[in-house]
Amino acid sequence: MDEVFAQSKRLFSLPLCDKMKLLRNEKHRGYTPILDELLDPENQIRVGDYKEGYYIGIEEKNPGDDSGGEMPFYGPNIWPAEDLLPGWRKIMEKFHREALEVARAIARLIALALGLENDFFDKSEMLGEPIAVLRLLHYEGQISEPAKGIFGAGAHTDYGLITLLATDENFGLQICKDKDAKPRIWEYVAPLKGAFVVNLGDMLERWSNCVFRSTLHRVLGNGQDRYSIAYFVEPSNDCLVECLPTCKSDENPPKFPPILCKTYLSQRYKETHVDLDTYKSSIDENLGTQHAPML
Ligand SMILES: O=C(O)CCC(=O)C(=O)O
Ligand SMILES: [Fe+2]
Repeated sequence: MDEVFAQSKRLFSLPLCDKMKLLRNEKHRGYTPILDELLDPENQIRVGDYKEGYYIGIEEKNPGDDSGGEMPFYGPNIWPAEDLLPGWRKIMEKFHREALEVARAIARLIALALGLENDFFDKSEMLGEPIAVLRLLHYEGQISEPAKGIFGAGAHTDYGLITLLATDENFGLQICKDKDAKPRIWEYVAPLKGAFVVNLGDMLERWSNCVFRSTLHRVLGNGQDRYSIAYFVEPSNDCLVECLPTCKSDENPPKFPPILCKTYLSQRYKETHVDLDTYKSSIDENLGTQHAPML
């Protein structure tokens, strides 16, 4: 884990022009500049999150296999050149493989808790061939001001089954245990070295018909640089996320309609990320010398 944090710092320390050459692609792989993402439009006034990130998915099995729009979250990763960051790719790929095994073990516990066979989520359309995304994150030391709508990461729930989250020693992450409470009560989650915070995602809420509620969370910047590593675990593109048989009855019918994982995720990414075209003019004219556009 220390190694992944160290490599993450090396990446984010590169000049912006180098990072912009690694800008995320249509398949949601690669670099996301500050303000690229806006997670809580109701409370974030005009601007997005004060964080930069880097998405790494599972490497496609058959390079060049263009599954296009049918597989919006399947495709090649973007890797920094080996001479720029030697050993970087290898470390990230190792973490990816190991984190996926942790996620599968937790999914087995969730399955048992929901009255299912313990390998329920191991099926190929679920975590057998999942969309699993490692995201390195860096908060640059901007002080958050909730009253002014300025956040490291705005309040949100993650989209998938679960998220494994490792943070450095700096406070910043907050959760709200009761999403429906008004006003919301926010509590800090203390950093714990070597541990993952496990956030439950919206697909788990849908699958379980709200037996498990997804975790509402946000990040406040306190002026210090902060690094975190998120590992988002989602099923395959074509998995139909629908109420589990053990979570519904005549008195408790499904609260959500079934939805394909790719449809749901595409919708959520579109709602929360700047359109890629916004970067085109600034990159063409003057590669990487401009910041991400203000929303
Ligand atoms: O940086 C963190 O602690 C949280 C990041 C997060 O919630 C996310 O990327 O979805
Ligand atoms: Fe999150």
